[in-house]
Amino acid sequence: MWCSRMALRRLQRIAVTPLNITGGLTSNMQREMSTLPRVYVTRQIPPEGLKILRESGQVQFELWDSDDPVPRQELLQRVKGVDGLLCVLTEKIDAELLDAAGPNLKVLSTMSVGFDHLSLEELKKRGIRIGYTPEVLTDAVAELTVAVLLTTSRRLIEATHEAKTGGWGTWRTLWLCGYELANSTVGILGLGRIGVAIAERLAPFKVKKFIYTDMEPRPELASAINAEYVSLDELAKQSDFLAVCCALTPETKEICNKELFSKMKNTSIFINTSRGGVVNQEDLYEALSTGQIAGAGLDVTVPEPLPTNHPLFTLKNCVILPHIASASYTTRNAMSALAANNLLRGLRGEPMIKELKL
Ligand SMILES: O=CC(=O)O
Repeated sequence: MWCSRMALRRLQRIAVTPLNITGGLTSNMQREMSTLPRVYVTRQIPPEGLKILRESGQVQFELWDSDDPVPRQELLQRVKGVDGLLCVLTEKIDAELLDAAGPNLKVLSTMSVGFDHLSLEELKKRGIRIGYTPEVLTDAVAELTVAVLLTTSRRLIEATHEAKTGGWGTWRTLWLCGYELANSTVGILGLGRIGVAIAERLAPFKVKKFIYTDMEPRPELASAINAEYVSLDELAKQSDFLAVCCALTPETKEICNKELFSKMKNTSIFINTSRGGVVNQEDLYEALSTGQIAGAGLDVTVPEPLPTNHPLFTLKNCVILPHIASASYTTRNAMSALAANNLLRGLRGEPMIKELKL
């Protein structure tokens, strides 16, 4: 092989720029590069994943070298003729984008466990394989869910605000009281790996009972946490803490609405670390502002970012985080590595490590 592996790596490094600079290459080097599958990476992903792509010697990739999303028009241009695409959850992968990419595109790898940004129907129609990143983020998401649950139920944001701004007059008997996990019933809407991991972390807080609902009972997962299958109605009625862990699909869109909130206890805490679209936010605002439920902790909203003048931000009993559930260095690097490996395997025509089967 005329072009050594080292030279190829040098070329791949050079290609890593939104400007796609390839100056200084001999024509032979350029020819060698041009036989490799072309990949577009829509964001500056954590270093592990980039290292895997660079060192593979198997792809020529171009990167949107920024921490902010690539503008849509730029993306539509850049994907033209690519064989593979590595994206994050802010990119809408729909018919328009797939048409712009054209028929070479055979592999899509998303650095996310969620896939509501992908038009599965369009991908299936075109025979494009999909990689995603479940499991590697389970621990981080479960930890954050416990953190936001306790922050909301024990009113930590309100408390630090009072302490800092002079509201801390004296010790008072019922001031800033919240709700405790001991002896409580915790409900999980959508029991998967993340729901189980949350329950495992909450059990040592002396939770009395775990209940869950899903499309159907999931006895293998439920037995690990001794959780009882109930209807959505019962979940709403019995839960002292209700954690939403389901994927956003047409079936779960706005499943948390007026009807659900109206069945919840006025001492209940609602937690969502899945997708904002599973909640009707107007109904949630109503439930929180009228005292129908005690509090809500949200890591996800519609839209993201939620405008700073959104009514939910005016409520003391609503804790809102900017979609950070998987945001630990370890997890984001693991997601990036898995996304890169899924992509490379897909391009080689091998089974991906985590492939979404359509
Ligand atoms: O929300 C995060 C993800 O889908 O990975």
